[in-house]
Amino acid sequence: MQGNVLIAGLGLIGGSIALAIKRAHPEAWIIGYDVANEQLRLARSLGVIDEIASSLAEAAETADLIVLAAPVVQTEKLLCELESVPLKEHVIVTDVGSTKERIVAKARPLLEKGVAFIGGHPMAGSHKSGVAAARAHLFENAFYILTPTEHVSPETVSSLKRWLEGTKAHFVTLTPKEHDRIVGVISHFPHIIAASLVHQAQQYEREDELVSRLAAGGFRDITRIASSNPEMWRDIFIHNKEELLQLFDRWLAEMEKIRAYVAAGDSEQIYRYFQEAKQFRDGLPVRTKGAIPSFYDLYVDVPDYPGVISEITGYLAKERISITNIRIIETREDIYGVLRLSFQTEEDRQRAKRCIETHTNYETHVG
Ligand SMILES: NC(=O)C1=CN([C@@H]2O[C@H](COP(=O)(O)OP(=O)(O)OC[C@H]3O[C@@H](n4cnc5c(N)ncnc54)[C@H](O)[C@@H]3O)[C@@H](O)[C@H]2O)C=CC1
Ligand SMILES: O=C(O)C(=O)Cc1ccc(O)cc1
Repeated sequence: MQGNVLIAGLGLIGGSIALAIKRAHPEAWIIGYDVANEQLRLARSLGVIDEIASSLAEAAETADLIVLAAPVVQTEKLLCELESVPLKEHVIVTDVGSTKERIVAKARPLLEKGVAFIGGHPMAGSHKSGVAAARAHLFENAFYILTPTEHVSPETVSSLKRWLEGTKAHFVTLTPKEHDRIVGVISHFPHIIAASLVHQAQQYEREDELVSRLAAGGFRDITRIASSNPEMWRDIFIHNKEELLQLFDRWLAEMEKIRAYVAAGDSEQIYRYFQEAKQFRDGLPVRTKGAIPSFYDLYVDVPDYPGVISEITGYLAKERISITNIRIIETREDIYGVLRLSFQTEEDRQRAKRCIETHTNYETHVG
């Protein structure tokens, strides 16, 4: 697609969206705006943007697509600023913020003026920030939530999806409220748990400095997201307050329940608690990442020891099952990794599944 794209907020997500748009639409002209000049200069020198905006208003006037990619409280301010800008008649405005209700509410004056605003949230990222960490493939195979209102036509939503097709994400439509409830559970609240575990370790560290030295393994993994950008997470907690307060209450009740089992030494209930959690966790779909398409992929939970790949490829070779790609895609816990094996046909995938299940006790999943 041709046209001017303005990205306001050129960090990890804004930069990755810019790269993904350029990948699918090399003829698009990408203009960057940010309050941080060094991010803009870096974005320009890395080729993430074609031009640095002299001001938000000036760049917005010429844009066919505007992507707001600042922390969510700043996104509200940007939406207010856009209200007084004479935008192009067919411009599409979207955002990438982790919350949706407050942002979509803030976009109402624009919507009522006939500007097509569509809330968006690519459900992938990392604990890193800044444009230097931006990647075109960041959102591949991830869900990309859109929260269009009744003001916006289905054709305009399709047009936004076409602009964003280089993300290779899967678009899902939700209401802003549904979005904030679900994302509160699976993304926002886990961040507070990770941060609270780190605070707890820090307090124990004051009593015994061995704590942080011994925290090097599993503790680092389960608290990785506590290294995320504090400004971004502060804003998310300001925005999604109501859902998060409910989650705090339910979490405290959950802790009381498991605490009581532990206090009573109730081994049956403690076992069941872990077993039910394992069952649900093991049944969660695995998300694939990276540039390789996910057709006929088989995922194998494998112990993390040298030689495990040759063990598996050996069994498959004996049965003459050809693999088109093999990759460790994720280290799940301390000792397990997920191996992704790609096949050319569904038949090969099913044969491989049976073969691995016959020769090993590793768990396999098809998606
Ligand atoms: N980091 C992640 O994994 C994900 C983040 N998000 C959302 O994406 C948005 C951006 O997050 P990141 O790219 O991770 O943050 P980041 O810190 O890498 O980049 C944010 C950029 O916005 C700029 N900025 C701040 N206020 C601004 C303003 N008023 N006008 C213009 N630019 C402004 C900052 O200078 C910075 O360059 C946030 O709303 C966040 O909730 C969504 C999905 C994943
Ligand atoms: O680093 C991680 O695993 C994340 O959780 C990334 C992330 C952060 C914020 C979002 O709204 C969506 C994804």
